[in-house]
Amino acid sequence: MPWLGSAVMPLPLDAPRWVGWSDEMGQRLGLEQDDAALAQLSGATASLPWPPFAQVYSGHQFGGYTPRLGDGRGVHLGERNGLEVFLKGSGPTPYSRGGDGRAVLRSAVREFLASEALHHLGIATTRALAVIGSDTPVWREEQETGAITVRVSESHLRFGHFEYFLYTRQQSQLEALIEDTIDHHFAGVRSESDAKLAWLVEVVERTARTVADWQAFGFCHGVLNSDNMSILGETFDYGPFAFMNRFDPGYICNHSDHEGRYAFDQQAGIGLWNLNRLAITLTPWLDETAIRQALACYEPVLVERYLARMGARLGLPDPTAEDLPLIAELLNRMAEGGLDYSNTLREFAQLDPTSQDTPLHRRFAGVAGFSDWWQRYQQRLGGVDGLADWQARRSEANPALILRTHLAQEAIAAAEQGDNDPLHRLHRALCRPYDPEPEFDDLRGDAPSWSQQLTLSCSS
Ligand SMILES: Nc1ncnc2c1ncn2[C@@H]1O[C@H](COP(=O)(O)OP(=O)(O)OP(=O)(O)O)[C@@H](O)[C@H]1O
Ligand SMILES: [Mg+2]
Repeated sequence: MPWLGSAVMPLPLDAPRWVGWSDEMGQRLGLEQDDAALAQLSGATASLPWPPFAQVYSGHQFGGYTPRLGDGRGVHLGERNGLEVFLKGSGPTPYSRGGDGRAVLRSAVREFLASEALHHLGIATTRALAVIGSDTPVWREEQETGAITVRVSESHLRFGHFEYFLYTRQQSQLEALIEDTIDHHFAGVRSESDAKLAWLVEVVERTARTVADWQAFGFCHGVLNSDNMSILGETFDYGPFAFMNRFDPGYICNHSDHEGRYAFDQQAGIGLWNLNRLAITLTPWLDETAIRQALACYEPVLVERYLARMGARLGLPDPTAEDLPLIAELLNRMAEGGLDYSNTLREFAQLDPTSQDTPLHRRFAGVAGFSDWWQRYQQRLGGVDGLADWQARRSEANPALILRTHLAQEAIAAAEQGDNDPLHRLHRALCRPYDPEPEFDDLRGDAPSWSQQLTLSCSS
């Protein structure tokens, strides 16, 4: 929908070069990792098959409304094979608000790796085709180099796009945007008696499922402003995100989030808060009862999805809400013992639930209350038929590898020195997160103590 914004040409990067590339996305887009694509995606050539444009949107940032945001450091290159291609970090646009329009290599690599990591874990996310590095100097806390993440999604529409048209009182444009969104991305709701209501319900449900997945995998987004909420329910905008190491429910990954608004245990509530912001944009067409009814779908869908994920991780057959206290109690014990979230759950892939002495017991050694929990867990399971099968299913539900902050950081440090091999290797490993291939064993340990000093902020 180019009418949402303005035509903008990417500003060329100095000495652009490939840093990362996804073969899968290349194939889906019908693009080769060659010089022609590099020139087109880095702004080096103006002869693009797609006219580039930046879109306007607004949004609620940290609870307050910002009336005019927009693609301040990126442009859309239109659609290929049903997918939108977006250059993040391609220079200033009319929405840059004094910013330089750039992204640094560090943040471009993090977005690339995270999109791949979440996708291969089975979490809805925007995808990434490539990272392009350069010699262009970019100032953040210190001098870094500019880079572009080539982001790909069926749609880059955010809740903030809809908010923009509501609050600028452009109701006919807002309706056109909603109808267009339904036609292009939610065709299944078109036949419903009230398509707008059915659409809202669908967005509510998709968002609930994605947020539930974040909670189940220990993923903290960090900047859940409504302009970073995808209308497709995809994880969108990788800034100061982090996968948790030690389980800490109140974990805040964004160093600039002083109030903890986007702390790990706030994400479920914030998802609904953002959906309220979206739902308000439908008030010209839907009454309060209908809106409440749509928003009421959020919690049951989120709980159902979370139970499905955690049930699979722990091996609970047919999990119901009655299992939530059992799951919560395990998490409490984990927090108490300062245990690594992912690696502790990965123990279930080798667990013998009939034993009283397992690697899980050794992890929880000295943590009060674990034996009681184990007893309750064993009672709940009531035995296992076919241990090897049971373990294989746990192995498919508990990743052997997640994108820990320090792993990304090590790959970034090498890429900053011109060595992209660690990044390519990490990328390959993240594409098979459930496979315990020995080749990648060095990437699997709990986080080293030095990684606790790594801080993440919006400076990207
Ligand atoms: N370096 C920059 N130059 C210009 N605008 C910027 C810059 N960094 C962020 N912005 C703008 O500030 C707003 C909020 O930034 P935020 O970090 O949420 O988004 P982003 O990471 O730039 O992009 P996206 O949401 O597309 O992933 C956006 O409108 C964004 O375009
Ligand atoms: Mg953003």
